[in-house]
Amino acid sequence: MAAVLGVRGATRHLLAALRSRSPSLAALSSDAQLLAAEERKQVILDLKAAGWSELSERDAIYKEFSFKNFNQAFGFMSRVALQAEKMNHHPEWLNMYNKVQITLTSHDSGGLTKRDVKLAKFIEKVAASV
Ligand SMILES: C[C@H](O)[C@H](O)[C@H]1CNC2=NC(N)=NC(=O)C2=N1
Repeated sequence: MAAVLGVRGATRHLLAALRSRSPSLAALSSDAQLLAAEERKQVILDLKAAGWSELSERDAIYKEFSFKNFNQAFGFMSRVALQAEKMNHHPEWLNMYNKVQITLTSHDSGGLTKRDVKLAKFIEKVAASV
């Protein structure tokens, strides 16, 4: 297995297996840890200032992006998709013509983590450059 996956792949596989048995092991990687109260307060303030909101029904953040047309929206999504794949951290999203609605949360950890914050910051950078 390790030979096929490589060391990182094997580690990820092992962590995923552990996590599925015990949610308390969900935070074995530091940026997969749920955000602690103080850090979270500041992060949420910054994200809200950038137009993100907290979902009431679960621990996730949400923002709708509007572009000039479908081409720009899809170009934006392509760039975000490549980064998401690199990070192995994927958005929940919906595209309608020139609009892209994005929800970020860390499914493995059951809530908001640094990974969501990193991806949100990247998304902001891309949106600003479209
Ligand atoms: C098995 C795979 O590595 C995991 O399911 C990854 C993939 N992408 C992910 N994306 C997000 N947003 N949260 C996750 O917990 C997550 N986990």
